[in-house]
Amino acid sequence: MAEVLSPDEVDRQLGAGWERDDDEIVRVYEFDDYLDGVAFAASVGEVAEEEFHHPEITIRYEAVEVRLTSHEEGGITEKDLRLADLFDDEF
Ligand SMILES: C[C@H](O)[C@H](O)[C@H]1CNC2=NC(N)=NC(=O)C2=N1
Repeated sequence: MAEVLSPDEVDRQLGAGWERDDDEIVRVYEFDDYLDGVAFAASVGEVAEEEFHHPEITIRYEAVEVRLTSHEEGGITEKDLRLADLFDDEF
């Protein structure tokens, strides 16, 4: 089981556009077109299923919010940081 990272460690490793929110990391991706956001959310879902580590995805008009935490571990782990990088590659 991955270890829960300290807030400072998370902040040190967070990629651009990501923020720590309590025991989650979050990024809001913005789009010019609603359906581009829908397609992005689907690609995030594909990556999550491949990695078997699943975010909370909220699709809004021209924006998609992605939240990650490691439920089993009860906090933010390297798995969340790695998935964040993989999701950024889809953007
Ligand atoms: C049984 C448990 O739900 C699974 O092992 C996986 C599924 N996807 C998951 N996703 C996330 N974000 N955290 C988990 O702990 C997790 N666990």
